[in-house]
Amino acid sequence: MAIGSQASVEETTSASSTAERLRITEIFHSIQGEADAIGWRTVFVRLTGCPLRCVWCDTEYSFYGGNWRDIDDILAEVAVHGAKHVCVTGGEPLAQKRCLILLHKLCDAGYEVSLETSGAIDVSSVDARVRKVMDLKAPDSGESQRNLWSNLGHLLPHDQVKIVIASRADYEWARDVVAEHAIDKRCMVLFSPVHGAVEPRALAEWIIEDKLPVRFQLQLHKLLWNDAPGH
Ligand SMILES: C[S@@+](CC[C@H](N)C(=O)[O-])C[C@H]1O[C@@H](n2cnc3c(N)ncnc32)[C@H](O)[C@@H]1O
Ligand SMILES: Nc1nc2[nH]cc(C(=O)O)c2c(=O)[nH]1
Ligand code: SF4
Ligand SMILES: [Mg+2]
Repeated sequence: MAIGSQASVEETTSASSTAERLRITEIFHSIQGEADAIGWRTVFVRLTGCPLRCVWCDTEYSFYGGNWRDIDDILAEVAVHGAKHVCVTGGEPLAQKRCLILLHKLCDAGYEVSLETSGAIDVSSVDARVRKVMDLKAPDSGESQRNLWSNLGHLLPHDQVKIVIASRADYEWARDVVAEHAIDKRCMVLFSPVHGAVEPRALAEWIIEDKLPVRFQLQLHKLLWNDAPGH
């Protein structure tokens, strides 16, 4: 840990062990708005920090700040809401190595656990019980060069690959990448429009026209709550 970083200040001033602590932006109870578990009442654990800067990111408030929390404390707060589903997201959750411990403990506690991850960080050590929802970043995100293609080899049938699409050019990139890597043979593939960028109906029609083996999704929480905090 770099001297003078926020983490090292926390670690030297805190009385408790840092071995099982994570920097957390928020924990909230909502309806899952994305991917295969869409619609389920879910507790979200949003980890602070991300090494990417997707131009359309809707969660820039999670890049900095947050609070250091013991993993057992996080589990206790999750339990209060009495939900079967837990979604670990961020920021980029896997940027904090101890996220792997949180995922493992959530699975041991019996939750249906999903992980939203950028696809830029190795997913090979994620607990196999976790449903990974892994992005491949399309060119208009500005972060396409960060895609870690070896991650495709670590996907399980219950995982999902998500491509967030901002333009027709992004769509064509996504269509070609799915075909080239036969991603739909590995797991479910989701195409999602960038909220406010590409017309959702246009994306839906392109998928129909090209007869793609992918699932269209809209961010349900944005339709329900228009991006309000805590949802
Ligand atoms: C905020 S990210 C956090 C997890 C991880 N960093 C990632 O990118 O997957 C959660 C999901 O929201 C998607 N997302 C972020 N901003 C979006 C936007 N403006 N429109 C549609 N999806 C968006 C991301 O692509 C990702 O699939
Ligand atoms: N309701 C709701 N569902 C979500 N699914 C993934 C989210 C995320 O930010 O990763 C998210 C979110 O922020 N809210
Ligand atoms: S990787 Fe995720 S959290 Fe990071 S900038 Fe991109 S969408 Fe936002
Ligand atoms: Mg979100």
